[in-house]
Amino acid sequence: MRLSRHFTKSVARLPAMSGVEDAKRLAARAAVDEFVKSGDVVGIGSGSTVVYAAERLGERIKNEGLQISCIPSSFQASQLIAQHGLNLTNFDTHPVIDIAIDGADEVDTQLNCIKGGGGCHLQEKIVIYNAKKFVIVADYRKESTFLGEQWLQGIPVEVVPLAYVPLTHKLRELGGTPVLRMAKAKAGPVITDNGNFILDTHFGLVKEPAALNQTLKLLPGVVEVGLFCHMASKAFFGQADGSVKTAVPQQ
Ligand SMILES: O=C[C@H](O)[C@H](O)[C@H](O)COP(=O)(O)O
Repeated sequence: MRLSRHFTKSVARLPAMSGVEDAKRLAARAAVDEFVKSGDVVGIGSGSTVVYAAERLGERIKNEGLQISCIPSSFQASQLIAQHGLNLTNFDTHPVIDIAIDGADEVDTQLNCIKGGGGCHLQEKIVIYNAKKFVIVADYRKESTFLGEQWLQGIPVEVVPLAYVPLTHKLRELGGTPVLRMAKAKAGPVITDNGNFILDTHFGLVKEPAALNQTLKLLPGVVEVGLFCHMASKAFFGQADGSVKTAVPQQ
C-alpha cells in the first residue's frame, strides 16, 4: 500500500561538499525556503542537518531582511542561533511555534521518525509538539519503509539515571535490546542536556510505532522516547544526485 506521495525536483547545485553533506544542505535549504516567512517563530532542531537550516536562515536575514524569532531544542541549537545571528526567544514569550525544522535518524512512509541520535529528543519533542507544522530535513540514507530497517542503533529512550537498571530489564522483556549510551571523550554514560541517561533500544522492524511509543512512555523512569509519530507535515530528503525528494503523509 502506498502511504505517502513523493516528489523530486532538481535544485541549483551549491559548491561541492561530500555527497552526504551536500544532500543534507540541499534538503535544509529547500525546507527553509519553502516554509519560513517573515514574522514566524521557528523551532530550531538539533543534529548535523539542521546546521544548514540555521545557515540558510542567517543568509536570508542578511540578504532579504527576514524577521524571525527562534526557539532552540538543545544546547547545540542555542549555539546555532547565536552563531548565525538569529533572534533567540523562548516559550514564555512565544508559546506557539509556527514552524519546527529538524533532522531525523530514520523516517518511514507515514513520516513517523526515530530521533535522538544526538540525544536531544526530549526538548525536540516539546518544540515539535508545540509547533503548527514540523518539517523533516534529512539525506537519502534516512528514508525507510519501516522504522528499525536502517537505523540499527536503536530507539533512544531517555531515562532518569535512578531507573536505568530496572528499565534495562523491562525493555528486554518488551523485546528490545537496550544499550546504555556511553560518552566518547569521557568515562561513563552520555548525560543528556536534561541530566538523564539514554538506553538505545533496538526493537527490530517497528510496524506500529505509535503503539510502541505509548507503551514505552508509560514506564516509570522513562522521560521521553525517540519515536515521533504523526507529527511531520513534510519531509525533504537531499539526494546524491543533487535533487531534493519530498514526501508528505497520505491524507
Ligand atoms: O538528537 C538528535 C536529533 O534527533 C537529530 O535531529 C537526529 O539525530 C538527526 O541528526 P542528523 O541530522 O545529524 O542526522
